Amino acid sequence: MKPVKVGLLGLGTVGTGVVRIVEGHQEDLQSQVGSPILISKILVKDRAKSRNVAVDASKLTEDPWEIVRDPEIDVIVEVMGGVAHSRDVILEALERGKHVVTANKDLMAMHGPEILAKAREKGCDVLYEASVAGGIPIIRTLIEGFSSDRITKIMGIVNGTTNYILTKMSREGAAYADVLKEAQALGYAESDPTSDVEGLDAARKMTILSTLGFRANVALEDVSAKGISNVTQEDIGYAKRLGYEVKLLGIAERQDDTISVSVQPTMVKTSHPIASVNGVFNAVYVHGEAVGETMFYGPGAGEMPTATSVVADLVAVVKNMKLGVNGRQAQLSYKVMKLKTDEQISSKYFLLLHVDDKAGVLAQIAQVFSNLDVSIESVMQPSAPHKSGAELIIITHNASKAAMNKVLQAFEALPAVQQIKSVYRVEG
Ligand SMILES: NC(=O)C1=CN([C@@H]2O[C@H](COP(=O)(O)OP(=O)(O)OC[C@H]3O[C@@H](n4cnc5c(N)ncnc54)[C@H](OP(=O)(O)O)[C@@H]3O)[C@@H](O)[C@H]2O)C=CC1
Ligand SMILES: N[C@@H](CC=O)C(=O)O
Ligand code: NA
Repeated sequence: MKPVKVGLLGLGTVGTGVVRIVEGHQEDLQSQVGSPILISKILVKDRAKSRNVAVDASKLTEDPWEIVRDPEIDVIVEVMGGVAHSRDVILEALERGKHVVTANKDLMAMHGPEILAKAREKGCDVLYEASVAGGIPIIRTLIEGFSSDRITKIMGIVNGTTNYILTKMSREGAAYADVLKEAQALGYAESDPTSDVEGLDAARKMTILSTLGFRANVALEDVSAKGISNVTQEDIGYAKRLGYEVKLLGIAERQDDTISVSVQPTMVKTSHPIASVNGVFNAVYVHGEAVGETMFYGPGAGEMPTATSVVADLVAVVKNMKLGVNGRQAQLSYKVMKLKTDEQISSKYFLLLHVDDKAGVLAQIAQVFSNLDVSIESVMQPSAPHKSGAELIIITHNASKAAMNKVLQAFEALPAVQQIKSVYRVEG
């Protein structure tokens, strides 16, 4: 039986897992696709580097074009990362009729439409299950499982590194910088972990999920992103006292033909299932008009979980090759949806304020909320006041983002408010 030949671009965390699964599960894979799957060439930056998996050194190359232009290679698996270079390589591979599997969310969030259009033109598959929530088959689920429904909300913990950090900060009181180093050593973080901790990686994933879930043209620029670098132990402590967990949440909402997509540290009620997603685990909560509430859970990063999705995509490509139906999976048309204005985006908020500890301050603060028509759900003044005044924790009822911004502006100008320490969106 003629083997299906694969060119693997990258032999780092994910690439190593791909080699292990393709070799270790070869018999199972063959029984599904009817022929051997052979990784015939592997692209690396540095051939001399020692590897975590045994590979035949003659397969290694530092020249991507040697792989992409090899007529024997049927499928390219891109797990090297980066955007401009990967885009060029993938477009050339598609031009030459090769199918593509990629784990690259940066690329798919920024150039997905261009790459998928080229794939359609050439009758090729481009599958990217590993790009969002590493080991969870969420892309398939959105495309196929919910094709019959109209999704109104997608809420996700879609970055393993930050969930790992927040979990360790919350459970062990660990220091942010130390846990980040651990996440890097475990292979969870991006090569530049700024994209993890500043919410950009999650924003890219939410671009992909909301595009597929809402069947809409969502651009990365449409997604507002705030990361976890300002989350403090104090915030996490207060969240726990009030029955919340701090999570980096991607939230995409749709009403008719308007949408909003954002990523921000959020206080999630402990009774919500997503609040108990810890460590490197990810979860994607999906609400559909017909189905109601659903949630998908699993490891979000790391060698073997991510490689599981990559190789499952590879199997899907090879099955399509056998059936002669490659290039048929792509969505035919996307709706143009408007972004919600700040007046249309609504949620509850948590505020931690440092204020003067004297008579009448609470009344002034309440007056600001009242003037801007934001209703308060609860107020707490923790028993241990800070040195130069009092701490005040306020949780609002649902309020528009626009009204909340005005409240914050009013507090900036109010002498009795010494500092707005923290502001969080509240869910659940
Ligand atoms: N790690 C994870 O948990 C997840 C990662 N991803 C995505 O998968 C991709 C790979 O991630 P990961 O495996 O962690 O990354 P690594 O940094 O561990 O590995 C990257 C690999 O690609 C090679 N490489 C990178 N750039 C080039 C280049 N310009 N030319 C030739 N070879 C190159 C490197 O070569 P060398 O080894 O010689 O340096 C290395 O083998 C990224 O897009 C990432 O976002 C997606 C989901 C989860
Ligand atoms: N750095 C990413 C890797 C998977 O996409 C994460 O931590 O989730
Ligand atoms: Na996935």
